Parts: sequence; structure tokens; C-alpha cells
Amino acid sequence: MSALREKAAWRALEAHQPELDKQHLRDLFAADPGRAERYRADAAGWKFDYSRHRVNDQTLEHLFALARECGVEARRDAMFAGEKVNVTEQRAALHIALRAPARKVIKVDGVNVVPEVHGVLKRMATLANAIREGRWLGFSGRPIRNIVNVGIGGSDLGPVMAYEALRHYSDRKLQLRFVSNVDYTDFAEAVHDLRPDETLFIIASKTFTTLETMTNAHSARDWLMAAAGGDKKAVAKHFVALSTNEKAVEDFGISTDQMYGFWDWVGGRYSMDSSIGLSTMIAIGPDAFAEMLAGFHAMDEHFRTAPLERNLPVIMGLLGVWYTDFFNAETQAVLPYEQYLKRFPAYLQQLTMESNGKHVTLEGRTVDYQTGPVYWGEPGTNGQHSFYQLIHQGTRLIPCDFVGFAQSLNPSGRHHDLLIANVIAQAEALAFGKTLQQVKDEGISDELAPHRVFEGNRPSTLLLADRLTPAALGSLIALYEHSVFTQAAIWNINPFDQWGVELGKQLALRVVDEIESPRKPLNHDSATNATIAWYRKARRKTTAEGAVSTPAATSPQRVLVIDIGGSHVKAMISGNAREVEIKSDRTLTPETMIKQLRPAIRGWKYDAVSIGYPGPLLHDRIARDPYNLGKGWVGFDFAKAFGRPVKIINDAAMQALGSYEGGRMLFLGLGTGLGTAFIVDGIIEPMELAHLPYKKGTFEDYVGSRGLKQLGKKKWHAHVFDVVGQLQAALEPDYVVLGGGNVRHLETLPEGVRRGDNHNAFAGGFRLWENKT
Ligand SMILES: O=P(O)(O)OC[C@H]1O[C@](O)(CO)[C@@H](O)[C@@H]1O
Repeated sequence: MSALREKAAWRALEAHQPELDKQHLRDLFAADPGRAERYRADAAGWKFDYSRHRVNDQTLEHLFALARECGVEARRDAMFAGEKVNVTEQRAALHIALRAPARKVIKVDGVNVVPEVHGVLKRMATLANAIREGRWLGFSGRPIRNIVNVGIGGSDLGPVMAYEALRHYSDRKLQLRFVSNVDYTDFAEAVHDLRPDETLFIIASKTFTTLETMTNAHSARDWLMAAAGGDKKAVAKHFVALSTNEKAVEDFGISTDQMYGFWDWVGGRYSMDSSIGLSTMIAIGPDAFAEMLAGFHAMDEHFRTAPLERNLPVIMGLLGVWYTDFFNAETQAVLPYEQYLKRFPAYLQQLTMESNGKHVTLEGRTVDYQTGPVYWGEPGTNGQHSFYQLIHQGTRLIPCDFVGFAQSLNPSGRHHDLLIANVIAQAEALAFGKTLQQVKDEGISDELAPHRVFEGNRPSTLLLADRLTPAALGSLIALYEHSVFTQAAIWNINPFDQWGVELGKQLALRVVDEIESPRKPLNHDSATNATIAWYRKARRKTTAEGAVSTPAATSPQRVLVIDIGGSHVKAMISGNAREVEIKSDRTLTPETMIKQLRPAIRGWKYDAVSIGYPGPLLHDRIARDPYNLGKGWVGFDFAKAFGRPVKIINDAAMQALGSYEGGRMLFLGLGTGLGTAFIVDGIIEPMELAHLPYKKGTFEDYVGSRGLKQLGKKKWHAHVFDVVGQLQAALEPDYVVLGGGNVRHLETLPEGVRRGDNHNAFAGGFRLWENKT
């Protein structure tokens, strides 16, 4: 048996529980008229009413004794003293230093960290004020008015929650958006209606390595670069980083002047009051942010100094242990009766469950008791019309935290009275219920009566404050932070690590590699293998069918793609399946091409242009005029002619890019000549394989249009198979895609070869603006 279960107070609670289990809250209130007055405690502007809990004086005595026996006070003091309480990562957990007044001294490894904290806050305030006062300008000279926070977990949930909670205090001229999911939809929707030249991206990541955040950060940079004409200097005006990883921030291209740091002793889920709160500060201003920090600090001081019996985080934590371990309660509902707190339950889910979702003790022994419960919730009164039924009349015990404020921030008519009436009524109904007798006395038939009985005896806490201010929010969050800590101290677990998220992350990296290298053998269990195979197939189909529509749907902007060929020039724009075409011949110059194209694409709106060019390029510039077209292509300024940023790529490489499904792909374009490109893990290498010696000539002589004409279909067919086989042997691609107009003459395909689609040239052109390739 574990040391915890051996403790005298734990045993006393076990012995005591059956007695309480028999008692109804109705009896507890009837037997103790002073209960409502005694079972409440106040701190940092919050009233904490725990009278509707299934406890009596004796229960509380045992619970406080348990806290003492488990050394909660000593652990708390160790945390406040900067000791390495995060034992598995050998780090302090000093979020309390983030809100300490400047005069305080809090040391980590002998160094006072408070001046550093205030140094960063000061720099954050300078930036926040510059933005709020319209002095921070984007690349076009327009003031920044959109702030997009890119982060996930602790680098997202805190900032989103705080922005929503304190929206009332925010500068309404500014738009704040939050992108967290690796699902591109999150990014696409967040920037949908934003002007890039008015948008600042805050890349928030403690480690600056998190897959989701870095993927979104690169998409954000591409989105901006496309609008800024590829001018790298624009990054400085549009990107700041919040991180502890200076090197990774610099590698991304953000200078350290634009980085707002924090420290390894701040856990991600405890970081919303560090520089991770920059978006909050920009929204509400440095003064209101300071008020929020003062609110945090007031609760920290209460937790540090108040006796356990009057200590809100301790009482809250102990009640959680009581229900989790002695009543087998599995979940805890958090129900704010305040619309501004709509993201508070989601924020608490990470704080509580990433902290206390642990199954081994600090010493690494498996626990033989339950640890952190499931947290969930929604704002009232909405929840009343969905899941409250189960809380009232279901079979489970679900302790509830109700949060409410005396004053509304948007008072109007009876709204607030009704809101508060509801929260009070819910706590009353849950505690006292309605007996069968009461139901019958109301004249309800015997048949229906059991359905109308409310057993009651459902415990809840009422957390009340005057008004949702920045300070009230700060102290509310600190209350939960410290109650989580109290519980961890009782359960003897580490609330500051999160190894549990690692396995999924590692496997995802392996799976994504297998998805993108479709020929890699699969060595998972049969279920995982089958699902990967399903997706590989679906993905192939999507790429083949959706060559036109897919990139359009995901492209971060509208791209005009021009595919220049020896007989035709084709153009298409993302988001529109219509293709236009003009004729080309040996006289076509870039000027005449643009002149003829203009009327054909009149009315098309685009932000960037991709050109597939039928000739060699050097360092993304045209190196030679094309063999089959006119002159004047080398050095032609397409960006000036279109008034948009332009990317030029070899035509075969563009079609290859559009056909690419990951891994090592060899692309062969069977047209007038032989276009070749090789893509390895997303890096394109246009190749001039066409002119390698083959038989009595070159590859192109045999498999190009000339070969087809001179040798006839049958022989040409055999040479195509031979050339493909030789290149497969030499380059070992995972797969080969055969594109170009002549591929239609091949009735069968060699092993490991897929048929390309000329439309993939457009897909490749769209993709050029989606990523760095
Ligand atoms: O801020 P980062 O380093 O990008 O991490 C984001 C989140 O990922 C986790 O490490 C794991 O989910 C969280 O603890 C953290 O809040």
C-alpha cells in the first residue's frame, strides 16, 4: 500500500466517509444553522462559499490534518523559495515570480529573477503602447491593427482565455486572433479578412520547436512574404517571438530585439502572465495588465501566508481530493455565470489535467489512489439547457464550481438579475433537490412523480466577486493554480511535467513520414497500418482529382499561374477552375505574351504570380531563352509587368511539384522534349537528364516527340520503359510520375509509375506560394 494511504489522516477519512455518505446536505444544514457563515472564506476580492459540500467540521479537520501530514506547507514554501520542485525536469516552478512586485527578491540558483521579469514587462509595454498608439507600422506604412497570436497549449489557451475574459477592457480598434491548430483551416480563417500590411504575428512558443506552432508560423511568414513581394525586411515589422529559445527564434528569422523572453522555470500552462501574455497586454494595455498581475500576486500571498483553515486554494484542493478519492467522483464541472469567461473551462482543462494527470509518485511508484479528475464546463446559463440534466438527475456525483459577479460589465434591464438568480438557484437545487413528498404535494401523479424527484445532495462551490476586473481574473487563475498544487502535494505527484504528451507527438512524426513516403513499409499494429493505408489511398485520389481545387482551397492567397509551353500558354487562378489559353510559337516574347493574356484574364484578382518556364533557370532567374519561343525572356521584369510578386520555376518542376505526394518522386514530362525533376522530402531539384547520352543519341532523342514520330509508337513505348527503368535504378525514387502531353500514348505503365495530369502544373504553381519549396 502507498505511503499516502497509510497516513493517519487518510485512514481517518476512510473511516469517516460512510458516515458522511449517509447524510444529506439537507440534514447537514438543518443540524448546523451556522454552517453558511462558517464554511466560507474570502481572499483577494473573492468569496469562497463551500457550505454546500458534503463535509462537516470533522471532515474538514481530517482534510487539514491530511494536508499537514503530506507536508503541503513545506512544499508550498519550497516552491516559493525557487527550489527545484519540478523534480523530473530538475527545474524550479516559479510562476509566482512573474507577478511579484519589483521590490521582491526571489532567487533561482542564487540569482534574483525579479528584475529580469520586470525588464521584460517593460519592453512588452513599449511594444504594446506603440501598437495601441498606432506608431507600429507595417511594410506599407499603415499602422498595425491586427494581432495574430500563433501558439498552442499554454501558449494559446491562457492568451485566448484572458483576451475573451478582459475584452471589455480591450482597445476595440485592434483585432485579436488566435491560431493554434495544425489544421490549416485555423490559420486560413484567422487571416481571412486581414490585410497583411496591418497584421502582426506573435509567435508564442516556450520551446520554439512545437510542430503545430512552427508549421503555422511558417505559413504566416509565407502569407506575409507573398504580400510584401518577398521582401525579407518585412519580417521585422510583422513578427515578434515569445520564447525561451533564443537560437531557434533567430533561426526562424526573428531578431532577438523582437523576442520577449521567459525562463525554464515557467511551465507552459503557468505562463499566461509571462511574455506569453503579450497579446493580452496589447489588448488591454500595460496598466490593466499590471492590475491583473497584482490580482495574481494577492492570491499568491494569501496562499503563502493564510492558515490552512482559511486558505482558499488549500480548501478547494482538499475538497477535490475528498470527492476524487473518497466518493469516486470522476469529474469536476466549472460553470462560470459570466459570458466573458467562456474560455475559462478550456483553459482550466490544461492547467488541471496536464498538471495532475499523473499515475506515479515523485519517486516513480505507481499510485494506488485516484489523481486528477476530468475538468469540464461551459458558461451558465447555456449549460443548463444541455448537460445540467445529468448533474441533477444522473447517476454520477459531479462537484460543481459556480463563478459569478455582483455587477455586470454590460448592465441592461433584468439580464443580470436573471443570470445571478439562475446561479443561486442551481446551487440550491443541486444541494437540496426535491423529495417525492414535495413532488406529490404539488399534485403530480404517482406515475410521473419518480421522474420529477431531484435527489439533491450534489455538492458545489460558489465563487463570487464584485466585478470581472483584470485583478479579479488574476486572482481567480492563481486560486486554481495553487489548488492544483495542493492536490499534487497530497497525491505526491509532480504537477509541473507533462511527459504524457510525448508519445503521441513522436508517433505522429513517424506516421506523417509514412504518409508522405507512400512506398515505405508499414510496421505498426494491423489497425494503424490499415488506417495509414486508407489515408494514403485517399490522399492519392485527392491529389489526382483535386489538382485544381485542392490548392485553391488551401492557398493562403490568390495566385495566378501561367504555364508557358511551346504551342500554348495556359493560365488559371486559385479558387476558380476556369483555364484560359493563348497560342504560342517561335515568335512569342514576354511582352507579347502579357499583351495577349491581359484581355483573357481581365477581372481576375490575384496577389501573386507563378510562372512555369520551359527552359533552364539559375537561382530562380531565367538563364536562357526557350528553344521553342521568341527572344527577350532573360532578365525580363515580370514582377513589374504584373505589379505583383512573381515566382518563376522550370515548367517540368512546376508540374512535378503539383504531382508530388511526399517522399522521393521522379517526374518525367513526355512532351516535345523530356522534362525532368526530382523532389526529395519537399526539396525540388530540376534536372537536365534529357540530354544524357542514350543509345546513338540522348534520352530526349528517343522518348521525346521526335522519337515518337521517327520510331513509331511501339518502339517509342519500349524506349520509354527502358529509360524509366534506367532512371529508377540510378535514382531510386519511391515513385515516378509520367506527365506531359505524350503520356496519353502509353497504354500500360512500368512498375512503380503513375500517370500525371497536366493540370498538376497549376497545382504546382499554387503550391509554390504555400511553402518554402
Ligand atoms: O510553448 P510551447 O513550447 O510551444 O509548448 C506548447 C504546449 O505544449 C506542451 O508542452 C505539451 O502539450 C504544453 O505543456 C505547452 O503548453
